[in-house]
Amino acid sequence: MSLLTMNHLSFHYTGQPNLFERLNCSIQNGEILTILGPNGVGKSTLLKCLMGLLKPSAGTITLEGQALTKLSARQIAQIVAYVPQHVANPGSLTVTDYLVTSRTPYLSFAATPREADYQIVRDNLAKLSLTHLQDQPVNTLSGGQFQMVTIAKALVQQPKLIILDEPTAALDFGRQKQVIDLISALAADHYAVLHTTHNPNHAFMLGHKVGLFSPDGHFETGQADQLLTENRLKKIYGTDLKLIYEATLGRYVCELV
Ligand SMILES: Nc1ncnc2c1ncn2[C@@H]1O[C@H](COP(=O)(O)OP(=O)(O)OP(=O)(O)O)[C@@H](O)[C@H]1O
Repeated sequence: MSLLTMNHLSFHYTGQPNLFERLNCSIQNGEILTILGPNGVGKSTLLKCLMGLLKPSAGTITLEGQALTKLSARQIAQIVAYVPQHVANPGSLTVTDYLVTSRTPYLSFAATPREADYQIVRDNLAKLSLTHLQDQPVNTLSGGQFQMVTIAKALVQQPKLIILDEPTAALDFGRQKQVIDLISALAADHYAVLHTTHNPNHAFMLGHKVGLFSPDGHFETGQADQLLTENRLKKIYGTDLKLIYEATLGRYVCELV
């Protein structure tokens, strides 16, 4: 059974044409789904549908075989963690206090976090090399530091599926590599990871499944090496580019020309 299944999914904003139509896709434990497509095509909208934040105009979404609409927010939060593209900065909370709020789906009503919850926070800060920020107020972090902290917050939730909307958008080269490596490590650890990116190289680096939006909203899935051809990428992004096989890396590299 797939962890997450999208079946004939369509969506349009009120008074607007469909952004996507009859979209089918699934993701299993241990799998990475990289979603690529031009600006404004509907990637973030699809992710919001998967989180139950927007209601599809047609089709169904199932989580572990159960209709998303039948699950409570708490049940969904125990399976899926979502990091949106724009996360509201929570103000003067410390990084530790901000992260421990992700333990809420596991706490009974009005209970305070336990030592074990703080340990999960410390473990995940260490995993992302963020321990030095643990006592810093979140509203004093740089854009890139805050983006890393939002990813740590998703891990603290201990979900089975992590959905990340452009997780590398604000990150320097080194941190981008760290996040791509983290996504690989999470998949090796049997998490499912669904993420969006504007960099086709991320899909080649990860080497898993890709979901590709065309400018007209058409959605195709396939393995990175097979789906992401030079012609397809040129059409998707409306620009000239080259795919070069880099033997030392053992993968394709996409370069703008
Ligand atoms: N609340 C809304 N009401 C109406 N239209 C919206 C709303 N939110 C987004 N849109 C429109 O829906 C389309 C898809 O937006 P979405 O944010 O899903 O695109 P995206 O593929 O994630 O884009 P980007 O790569 O630029 O982040 C865009 O044309 C956007 O202007």
